[in-house]
Amino acid sequence: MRWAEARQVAYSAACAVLPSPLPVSDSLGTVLAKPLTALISLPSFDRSAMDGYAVCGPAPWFVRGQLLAGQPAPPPLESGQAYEIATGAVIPADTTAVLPYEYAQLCGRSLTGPVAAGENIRRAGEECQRGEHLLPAGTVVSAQVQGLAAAVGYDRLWVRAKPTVGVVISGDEVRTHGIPEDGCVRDAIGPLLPGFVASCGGELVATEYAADTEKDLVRAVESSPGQLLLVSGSSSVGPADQLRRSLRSLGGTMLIERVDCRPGHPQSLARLGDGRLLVGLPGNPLAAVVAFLTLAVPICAALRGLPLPSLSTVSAPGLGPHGTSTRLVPVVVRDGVARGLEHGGSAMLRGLALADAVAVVPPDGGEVLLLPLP
Ligand SMILES: Nc1nc2c(c(=O)[nH]1)N[C@H]1C(S)=C(S)[C@@H](COP(=O)(O)OP(=O)(O)OC[C@H]3O[C@@H](n4cnc5c(N)ncnc54)[C@H](O)[C@@H]3O)O[C@H]1N2
Ligand code: MOO
Repeated sequence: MRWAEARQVAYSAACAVLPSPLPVSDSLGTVLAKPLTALISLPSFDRSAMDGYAVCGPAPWFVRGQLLAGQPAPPPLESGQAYEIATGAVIPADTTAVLPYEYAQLCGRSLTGPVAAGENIRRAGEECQRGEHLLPAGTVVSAQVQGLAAAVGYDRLWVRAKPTVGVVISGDEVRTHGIPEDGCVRDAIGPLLPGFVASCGGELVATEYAADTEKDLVRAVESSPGQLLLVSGSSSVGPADQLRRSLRSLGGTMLIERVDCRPGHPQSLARLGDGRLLVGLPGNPLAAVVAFLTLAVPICAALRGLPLPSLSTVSAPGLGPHGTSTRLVPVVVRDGVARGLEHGGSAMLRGLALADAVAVVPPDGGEVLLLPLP
């Protein structure tokens, strides 16, 4: 399947996770399932913007008492009266302005100073009115959205939770610690996936290691708790490559057999008998990243109820087309020009580790796109 089509097919294969109510404090990275509507006006009462004196009418004023933030509304002021007032305290009715300490002259309880009507008063509803729509459904909940939601009165938000992702790393030769013995390799895919998954709004919930047997791969996949499964290695056609064989036992159907791109052509997408999607990541680490960017990123977007991420174009005069396949090349982008990096082979991460993005070069030339990296 052509690269651009594969991306679209992966996106269309996933349905958005159902909305649920989550505490505001747990909702970072989730997606609003309903518009964020203000439960209160902001501010919800007229309040002081400065520490100083709330005054009424022209100077001089007699200071009646003190108002602190958190206290209930005081009785109205009368002309010639003032309250000492803290920032954030309720402004008494009929206040002309707040005179900051810096401009106040106090002699006993008699106060004078320059004021202009309305100065240093934050009016109720200045930022938003109760019932006003502040953010549309589909907004990704950032830290600042969490703050705003709390400010307008929310304890919980109706959101689409982060899709959960389960990882299975296959390969008898794969080692998770230390210096690998002869013939073995250190797992480079398990350690990079949490960051990639987080960057597209997923939550990696389990990483399981599987031996190169059909039985063990099936066991690892079946026991993985993710809504989306990523299985590395075993994607090719060698004697130890069990993924395609295992699909039968898993009741799976292939949606994408392979993708016409270099590297990463053995990547695949299947739907398991239980309805979950499984992305087959080739064992070569750059090819695994390419497969993640091609198939898993669109799936995560769909699971979150977001549009397929649009990709920017870039000038890349040095990146020639492959001829028959889409090329994916780790690049640095300087002054709007993408330049390919050395060590961008499918088994390598050295180039990718220096890259700003992965460039997508169509088979026959044409516009080069950029896949962002975490
Ligand atoms: N006859 C063919 N052979 C191969 C083809 C092909 O089209 N016909 N495609 C090649 C390409 S391209 C790739 S990519 C690989 C994909 O192979 P698998 O997904 O089955 O992966 P493995 O064979 O298990 O491993 C490939 C390579 O990567 C190393 N590896 C595996 N897992 C990890 C890991 N977690 N961290 C680091 N390195 C890993 C593994 O040791 C191998 O060296 O197939 C080609 N063959
Ligand atoms: O997908 Mo393999 O991409 O070239 O090493």
